[in-house]
Amino acid sequence: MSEDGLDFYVLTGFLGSGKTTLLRDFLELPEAADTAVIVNEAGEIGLDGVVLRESGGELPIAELANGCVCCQIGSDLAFTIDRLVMAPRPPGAGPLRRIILETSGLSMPGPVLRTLATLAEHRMRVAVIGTFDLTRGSDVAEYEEAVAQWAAAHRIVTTKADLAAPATLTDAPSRIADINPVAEVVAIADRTDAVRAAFASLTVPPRLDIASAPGAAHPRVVLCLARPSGEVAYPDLAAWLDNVAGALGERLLRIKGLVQVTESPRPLLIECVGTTFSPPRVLRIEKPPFTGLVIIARDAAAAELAQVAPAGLFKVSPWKAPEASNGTDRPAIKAEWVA
Ligand SMILES: Nc1nc2c(ncn2[C@@H]2O[C@H](COP(=O)(O)OP(=O)(O)OP(=O)(O)O)[C@@H](O)[C@H]2O)c(=O)[nH]1
Repeated sequence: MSEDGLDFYVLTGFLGSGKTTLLRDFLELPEAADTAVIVNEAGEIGLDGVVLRESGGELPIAELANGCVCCQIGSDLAFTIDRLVMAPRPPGAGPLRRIILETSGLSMPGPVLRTLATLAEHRMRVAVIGTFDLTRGSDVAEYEEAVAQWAAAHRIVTTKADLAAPATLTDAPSRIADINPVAEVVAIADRTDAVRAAFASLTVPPRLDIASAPGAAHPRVVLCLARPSGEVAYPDLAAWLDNVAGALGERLLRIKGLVQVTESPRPLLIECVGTTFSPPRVLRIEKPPFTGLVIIARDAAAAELAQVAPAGLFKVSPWKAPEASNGTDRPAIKAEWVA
């Protein structure tokens, strides 16, 4: 395993949105040499594994074919990851640097992330990469799975640019922001550049772009902004997040944001996908231009979140762009992880 730990990408996206093709194109690049792939197809015939073997050459490719990765095979996934990480590398090969799990088009990302959270010993940096099919756009938002996949994504990559009008690609970031304003968007016409950006290393400090106000989000998906009412002590923050997860349960799709707590001069990055929280991380920046949490949920309302205990810790309102944004020049918080 790499001294720096492994990047683990959960490649998600709706049925037929271009996941296998994106992965296949990546595996043909020289930088994919130190990659292992896990493919999951719910009740299918292992076709993706066959397609990827064509491109992946000697790369380790494991198939999880006995059910949907999100519902049935948590322990199989953990076992497969253990096996890939522990396997001796072929003579002359570098250390394993990344594992890509291609999930089935109907997988919900939350349970997968919960399984990954049990594998802390592998020191994996985990990110969800979602595909956004430009030929269908947000039309598939009527499917609960598609919305959950986009909401969970740390990075959303547009696909099928060659089949779509150029304006579709240009508009994609704002359409994606309607559903997930905290995801990094890869909307690049050049296919090779797009493929590289899709699987760019997770050691690069994450961008916390706060997109301009979304337009017509999916009617059942609510975006809220929780701003601290005053000073926030860490135990209160932890209790509040716990209670949000408890109150919303499966309706909670994503939380991402920065909170300044009294115990630290630097802000904490807070993130969850579904009700699975990543450990809060202290960032290097001291004065972030924006603090607050973006909450994406289904069938919920700001008023419901406003009642979460400790009451009054956050002011919760329907999402609108933070004051620092003028709509064209987005405030990019360049964050660096504290080791
Ligand atoms: N022209 C073009 N076709 C694409 C592109 N990406 C995917 N396709 C086609 O779209 C169809 C579905 O692509 P896949 O990559 O199999 O999609 P998927 O998300 O893996 O599909 P599932 O595994 O069924 O969920 C295939 O016929 C691909 O050839 C693209 O960038 N350009």
